[in-house]
Amino acid sequence: MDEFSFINSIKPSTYSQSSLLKGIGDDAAVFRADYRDVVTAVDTMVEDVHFSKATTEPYHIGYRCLAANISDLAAMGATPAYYMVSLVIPDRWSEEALQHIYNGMNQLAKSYRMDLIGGDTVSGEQLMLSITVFGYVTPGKSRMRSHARPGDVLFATGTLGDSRAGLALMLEEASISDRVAYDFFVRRHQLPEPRVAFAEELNGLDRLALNDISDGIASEANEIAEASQLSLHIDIEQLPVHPSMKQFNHYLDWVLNGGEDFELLGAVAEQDWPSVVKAAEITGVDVTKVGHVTERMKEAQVFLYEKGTRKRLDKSGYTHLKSDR
Ligand SMILES: Nc1ncnc2c1ncn2[C@@H]1O[C@H](COP(=O)(O)OP(=O)(O)O)[C@@H](O)[C@H]1O
Ligand SMILES: Cc1ncc(C[n+]2csc(CCOP(=O)(O)OP(=O)(O)O)c2C)c(N)n1
Ligand SMILES: [Mg+2]
Ligand SMILES: [Mg+2]
Ligand SMILES: [Mg+2]
Repeated sequence: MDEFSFINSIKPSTYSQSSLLKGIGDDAAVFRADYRDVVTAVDTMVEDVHFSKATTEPYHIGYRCLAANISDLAAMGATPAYYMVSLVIPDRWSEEALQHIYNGMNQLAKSYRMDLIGGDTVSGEQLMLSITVFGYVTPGKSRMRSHARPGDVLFATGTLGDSRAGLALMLEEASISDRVAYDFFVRRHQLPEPRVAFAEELNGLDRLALNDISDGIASEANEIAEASQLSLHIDIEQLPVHPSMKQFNHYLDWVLNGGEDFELLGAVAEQDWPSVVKAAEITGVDVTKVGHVTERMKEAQVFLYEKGTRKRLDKSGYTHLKSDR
C-alpha cells in the first residue's frame, strides 16, 4: 500500500463537528471558531521512548498518544473537537499494525466526538506518532498554570504513580501477586482516561489553575508555582494512591515523579473547593486535597511535608533533553 492509498484508508467517511468546513483532502483543514477561544496542543510519541513492543500494542500507541493530547485540552478546560496526525513509519511496520494504531485513536475520538481533519505520512527509521489537537473553551475560561492565588486549595484527580507501576510490571522491574491490581496498573498505563468531563464541569468557576500530570506531580506542581510566581505546599500523606501501590519499593518516587497518569493538578479558591468536589462526584472522578498555595517564599517553589518536616520538591520527573549535553 502506498502513501495515498494509506491516507484513503484512514480518511473518515463522516464528521461529527458542525464547525468543520474542510477536513482531509486539501492543502489544509478549515474550521470556524465563532465566538469561542481555540485551544491547541501537540504531543509526540517515539518508539522506545514512550512505548516499546514489550509494553504497548499498536492499538495502545494510537490510544495513548491521542489521550495525552486530549489531556492537555482537559488541562485548559477545553472541549476537544479536532485532531491531526503526523506519522513516521518504518518499513517493518505492517499495514495491519498501522490500522490498529488508527483503531486506538478512533475509539477515543469517537467518545469525544473528535474529527480527524488531516496529517502527514512519511517513511523513516523509527515509528513516531505526533498528534495536534484543537478544542474550544468559553472566552476567558482557559485554565492557565498562572491562575493560582495565595490561599488556594491544591487538588489532584485520580491516583498517582499508577502508569509507572504498570510500566514496571510489564517490563518485569516489579511484580505483584494480586491479578486484579496487576490489570489495574497495566490498564492505567495503556488506556489512560483524560479528565475532560471533570474540567468541563468546572466551567462555571471564574478562576482555576490546571495542569495535567504527564511528567510527574513534582514537575507539574513546579510549573504552576513558576507560572503563578507562588509557593505550593504538598502534604505527602494526602497524595492519592491506589491501595496496592504501597507494596512496591520506591513507590513514593513513582507517585511524585512517575508521570503519564494524565490526572489533573489544580489550584482553586477555598470557597470554590465544594464545587470541585461536586464536579468530581457528577463526573465519577476521585478528587483529593493535596495541599495549599501561599505567597512566594524567596523563590517560586514547591515544598513537600512529611510528618512535620519540610523539604523542597524539585522538578525531577521525566525530562527529554538532559542538561549535561
Ligand atoms: N519544540 C518546541 N517548539 C515550540 N514550542 C514548544 C516546543 N516544545 C514544547 N513547546 C511548548 O512548551 C510548552 C511546554 O511543553 P510541554 O512541557 O511539552 O507541555 P506538556 O507537558 O503540557 O505537554 C508548551 O507551550 C509547548 O507548546
Ligand atoms: C518504554 C517506555 N519507557 C519509559 C516510559 C516513561 N515515559 C516516557 S516519556 C514520559 C514523560 C511524558 O512524556 P512527554 O513527552 O514529556 O510528554 P509531555 O510532558 O510533553 O506531555 C514518561 C514517564 C514509557 N512510557 N515507555
Ligand atoms: Mg508536551
Ligand atoms: Mg500538559
Ligand atoms: Mg514532558
